[in-house]
Amino acid sequence: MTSVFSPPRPIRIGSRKSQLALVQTYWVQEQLQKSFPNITFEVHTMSTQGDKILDVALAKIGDKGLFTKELELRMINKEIDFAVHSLKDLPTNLPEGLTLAAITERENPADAVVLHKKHKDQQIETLPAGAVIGTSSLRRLAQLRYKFPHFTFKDVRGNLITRIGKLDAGEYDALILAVAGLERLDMSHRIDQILPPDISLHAVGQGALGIECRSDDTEVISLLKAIEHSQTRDRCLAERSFLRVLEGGCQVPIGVDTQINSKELTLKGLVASVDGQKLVKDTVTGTAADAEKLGAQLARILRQKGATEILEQIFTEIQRGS
Ligand SMILES: NCc1[nH]cc(CCC(=O)O)c1CC(=O)O
Repeated sequence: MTSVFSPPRPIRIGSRKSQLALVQTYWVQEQLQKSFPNITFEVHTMSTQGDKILDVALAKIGDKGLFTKELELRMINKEIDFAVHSLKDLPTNLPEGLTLAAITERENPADAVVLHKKHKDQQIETLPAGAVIGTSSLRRLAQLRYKFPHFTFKDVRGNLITRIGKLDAGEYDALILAVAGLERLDMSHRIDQILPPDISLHAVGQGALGIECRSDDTEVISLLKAIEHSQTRDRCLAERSFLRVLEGGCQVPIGVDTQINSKELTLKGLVASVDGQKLVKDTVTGTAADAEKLGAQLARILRQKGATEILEQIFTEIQRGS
């Protein structure tokens, strides 16, 4: 029998070891600590597969959950109680026994351009033909190739600090990175341009944190609800439902943009081919309470407009290893 005098159990938070993951995890820890001063929240760090495989282009690994699997195993084994993820790295279908318990308030979800200093005061529109643009995301690649076919695109891996080091060393003319990551790492001063939706729709869940825990852990779930941001949650549920119905992982060229005005949710989405030749997009609007239905509806509209063919071609290419 639990005595009323027994202290509450310490809650163990799992995190990747990258600087960004740690900043995000410590932020969640601090928010929870403020809401629940009598509970101890401990951070347990670990490397994930995605942190270890640094020499292969992410798109070619094609494995969903690269950054989340180890943390999920530890949760299932009850070694940790919940895990903090960049929501965009969290697959849309979670393993049995785990749930997306809370989504925190989103930072600016857009993509940013970080320029080499020799291009200071330029914009992506004014970079010279042949400029080398670094990105490891097929979504950014496909959309930018569609708009700017005269650039050269080159993969870039490693954490944010490593990537910026490669830019400064002259390996690239510009990088495309998430605004949110740069802000969280106190590198907003490196943002030269924020890409508007007509140049780049952001990734599903970008800029938000997703907190995953065991589905049957009602105690932890109720703690996590205290730091949930309901508008971000509605927007991200619509985005994730769109991605789930299209059956795309984080590594396919699928972009979104969402807005909420009073209770009305607008979801814009696109699917593009990696060569930048084909791009289909559309927008749906409805009540935020129907977030997931709206996402599924937009996915069906885009399939009718040709998204199925674009995605099938990408999966065939990935399987062929090209
Ligand atoms: N896939 C890597 C990743 N995962 C989350 C972020 C940034 C933070 C966020 O989008 O929430 C980044 C870096 C980037 O895309 O530039």
